[in-house]
Amino acid sequence: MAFTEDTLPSLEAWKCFVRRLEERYGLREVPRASWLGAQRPDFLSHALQQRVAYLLPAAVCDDLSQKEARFCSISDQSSTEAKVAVPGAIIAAYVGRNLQGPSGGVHGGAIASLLDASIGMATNPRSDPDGYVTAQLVVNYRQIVPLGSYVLALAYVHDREPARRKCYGMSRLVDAGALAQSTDTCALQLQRPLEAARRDTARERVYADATALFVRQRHRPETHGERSLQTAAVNRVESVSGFLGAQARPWRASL
Ligand SMILES: CCCCCCCC(=O)SCCNC(=O)CCNC(=O)[C@H](O)C(C)(C)COP(=O)(O)OP(=O)(O)OC[C@H]1O[C@@H](n2cnc3c(N)ncnc32)[C@H](O)[C@@H]1OP(=O)(O)O
Repeated sequence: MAFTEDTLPSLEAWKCFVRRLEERYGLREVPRASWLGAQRPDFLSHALQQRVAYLLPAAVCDDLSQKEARFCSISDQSSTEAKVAVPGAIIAAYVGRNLQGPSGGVHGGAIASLLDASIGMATNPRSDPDGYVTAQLVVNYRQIVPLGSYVLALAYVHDREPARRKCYGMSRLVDAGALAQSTDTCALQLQRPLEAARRDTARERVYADATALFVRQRHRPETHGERSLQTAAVNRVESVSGFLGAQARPWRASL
């Protein structure tokens, strides 16, 4: 999909989405951004005001150099805080018919991927996006996720053993209801544990939950300079939207 103004979410749509998240999950408790990546500079100022640490619309870009340029232009602004660990994350996504598993329901592999990706984002700080990898993922499938749903994966890190390179996280996949219907697939990294991820609320339908063990890699396939950090951040969000087939759904700009 080409990366054009038409495929970008409008700033108003993002404001609306973040406001709804704040209302539902008390994100106003989240401190100022540690790092933020976005496709347009106007997202940056808004998200910093909103104290959201990481806000990435999953618009798909054709051209790597174009992507890098966009990320370079904004990532420096919070580099001093970039080393802060990120203990919470939210992924908002649309799961469509291309993910069919049981009749009328979403495939369990796609559900596991979303849960895994959200815990991975909560586990890995911006400064080291590939540091921790999934060693173990245990998924409880509680209800069929209807095809064509909007879902939220709410993740947090509950235990970290730096000396032993281990990190434990959890995530819940809940029905987003009306909350995410005006956004494309997106991910937010948070600086504090997401309280809402720890508990069920009566307002939410919980489709699945997962616990995971992430282990810090001893040997990396490559050394990450700033350039590849940015590339990794872009690729990561694209991988989420890619495995969800998000490009198959036209962006809805109306609120
Ligand atoms: C959208 C993107 C979001 C970003 C997140 C991406 C998440 C992913 O999808 S990652 C991709 C899937 N995962 C992988 O490919 C990982 C492949 N596996 C590996 O690389 C290695 O096995 C790795 C790094 C996990 C562990 O290897 P290694 O460094 O040799 O571990 P090792 O030293 O033996 O063990 C370290 C500790 O972890 C424990 N451990 C390792 N693997 C496991 C496991 N599978 N189950 C339980 N415990 C384990 C060990 O028991 C040990 O514990 P302790 O310190 O208490 O003795």
